[in-house]
Amino acid sequence: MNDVITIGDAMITFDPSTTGPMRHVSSFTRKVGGAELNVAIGCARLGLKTGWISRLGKDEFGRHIYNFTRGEGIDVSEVELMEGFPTSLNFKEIGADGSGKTFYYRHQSPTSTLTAESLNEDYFRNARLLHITGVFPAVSDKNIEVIDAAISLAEKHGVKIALDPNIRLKLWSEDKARTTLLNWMPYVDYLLTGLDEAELLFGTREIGEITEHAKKYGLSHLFLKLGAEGSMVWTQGELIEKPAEEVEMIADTVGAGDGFDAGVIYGLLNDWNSERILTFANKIGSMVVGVYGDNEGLPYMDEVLEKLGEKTLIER
Ligand SMILES: O=C(O)C(=O)C[C@H](O)[C@H](O)COP(=O)(O)O
Repeated sequence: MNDVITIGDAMITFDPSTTGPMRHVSSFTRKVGGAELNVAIGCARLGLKTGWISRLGKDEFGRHIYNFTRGEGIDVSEVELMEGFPTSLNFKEIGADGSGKTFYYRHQSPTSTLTAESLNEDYFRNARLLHITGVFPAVSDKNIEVIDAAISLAEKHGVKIALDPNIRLKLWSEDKARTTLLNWMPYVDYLLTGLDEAELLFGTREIGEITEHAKKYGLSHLFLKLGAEGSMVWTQGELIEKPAEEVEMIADTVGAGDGFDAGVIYGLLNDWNSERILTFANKIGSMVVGVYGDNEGLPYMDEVLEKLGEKTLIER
């Protein structure tokens, strides 16, 4: 039984050795990234049983991601290495302020070999929550059918669905993103979105209007990620807001949203109240930005509790 399952395209992520335009960066560090996999890593480090459905290239990079993922304690029984499809790559540019740009090489993604028929129904029957994002369906048109099928299986087996729009306009158009994600919205229980993405989906940045859409689609919870402004949750007609947690240092902001998602998922699966979920998830986001790499900064439970002042760790 897994608490959380997710479906995604992972990449070897090359982190630059220096900040500034990538054209001037001459050395990179090989890391692992991918929106859905980052969330899976975050959930696993917090202690949730987590499974990842994917396809990787049958190549050295694919083997590295497979072993790395397994090393994080994530179930990889639904991951296969495919001959003839190179593992996806992502070169990152990091600004002096920690902001990130991505340069993807993922048009022949091994996940384009994942079919709706290959989804294992038992994997859904034995899960509590399915996490999906807008990245995987943007990588290949066929991946949209895979998510359609995953949503049907989740619905059939009473598995909650969390959606992070994670809209990557390098991978698909605004129209395609909007149509695809709104088609899934009636099945979504928890929407975890930034304000720009909410505007792209619902045509407004006005919180009151966004929550009207949440009501219309029957969402149980709408989480709004507001970066330095903190976050909000709308649930059962009530809007709760929490300021951002203090950030000790900003190294690399990429991955903070995924860290927030992992914190929210943990809280929801443990029936925490909204205030606690926001504080916890904000704290995780604030910790992720202090470390270079998309998922290196995702904390273990003890580390979050320590930063929240709820636990003392003996360091030496
Ligand atoms: O899979 C992709 O397309 C990526 O770009 C990988 C990134 O690590 C995450 O998507 C980070 O997303 P944020 O947490 O919103 O910064």
